[in-house]
Amino acid sequence: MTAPEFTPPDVELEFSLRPKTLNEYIGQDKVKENLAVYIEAARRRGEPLDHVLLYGPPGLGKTTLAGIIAQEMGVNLRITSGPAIEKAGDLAALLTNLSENDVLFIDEIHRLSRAVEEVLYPAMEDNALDIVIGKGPSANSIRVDLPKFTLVGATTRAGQLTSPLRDRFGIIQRLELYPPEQLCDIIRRSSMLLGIPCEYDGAMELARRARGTPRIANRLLKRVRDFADVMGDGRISRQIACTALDKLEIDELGLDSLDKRMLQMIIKGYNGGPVGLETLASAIGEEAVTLEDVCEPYLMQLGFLSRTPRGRCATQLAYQHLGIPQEGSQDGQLTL
Ligand SMILES: Nc1ncnc2c1ncn2[C@@H]1O[C@H](COP(=O)(O)OP(=O)(O)OP(=O)(O)O)[C@@H](O)[C@H]1O
Ligand SMILES: [Mg+2]
Repeated sequence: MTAPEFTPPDVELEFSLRPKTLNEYIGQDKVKENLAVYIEAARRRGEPLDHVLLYGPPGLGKTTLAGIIAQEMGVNLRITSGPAIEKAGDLAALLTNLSENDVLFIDEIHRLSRAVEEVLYPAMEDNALDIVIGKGPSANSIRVDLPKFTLVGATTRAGQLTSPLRDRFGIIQRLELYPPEQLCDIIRRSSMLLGIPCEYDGAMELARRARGTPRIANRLLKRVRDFADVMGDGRISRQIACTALDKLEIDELGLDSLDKRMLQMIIKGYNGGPVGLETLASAIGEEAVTLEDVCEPYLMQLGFLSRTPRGRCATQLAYQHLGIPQEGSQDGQLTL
């Protein structure tokens, strides 16, 4: 992989907004409380933290938490990702270069190849690398000791992890979508760091439309700032937030045009479902993984979508929100 020649401003900004300590990290209280105990215990014993698996939808703070874990443990953080480790040797090189107690962060860990994954098993369990020399019946394997380390794995899809890999994580934590009050705190923190004047009502309006996701909240803040600068006096008030978000085609519940296309296709193209994910994805010209990772967690949380063994269905609430009358019902209301 070649290093990018410049860092796009949004990436730089995302980096600067990342909380660096558990105290700065807003929300996910259960995860934070548990991690604080595990980190404190490991520090007292002078041992590395047990391996940690973080899973949940994109943009909820997995990468951020990995950085915080390293920071709180007072060790180095090495960052890589499943698709970036092509060969078993690449991972072996990474592992042998770690210092004692370091954190190795593997993003998208469900995308590791089988061969690479097998190198991880003894590394996670026994801090060792098994190197095979030669081929066939005369092949020999020698064991090389590795420094003790903590593997932090992140994935949006824990279900795709093989069970031998999942079983080797001592700490497994799921990140949840954030309630609007916490997103509001995150937006207010970001606006302070960026020096954007932001009223409480303005922040709350953004928070309600950020689909439970800090990354989206921060992105909306930046876009709405543009509108506030050009159309107003630079302050983000509720009114400016509403105007800007309407122009961005983000509705009052945070649904964007892709969410709406997905629901409309289920309703109008497939009579409300059930329809298989792949069929649905090709009907609207999107990748199935995008629908599954990005749209579905939020639509399900809103109660707009249900997943059945036969496929996806739009719920009565979805019909109501889109203002589409439901067949077999009177004036759009389903008679129960
Ligand atoms: N709890 C939090 N408090 C404050 N800011 C947060 C929090 N969680 C995430 N963020 C912000 O959201 C942005 C996205 O977080 P992060 O990159 O850690 O998400 P992720 O779960 O790793 O996403 P992906 O699955 O796409 O890799 C960060 O820049 C950070 O500023
Ligand atoms: Mg990440």
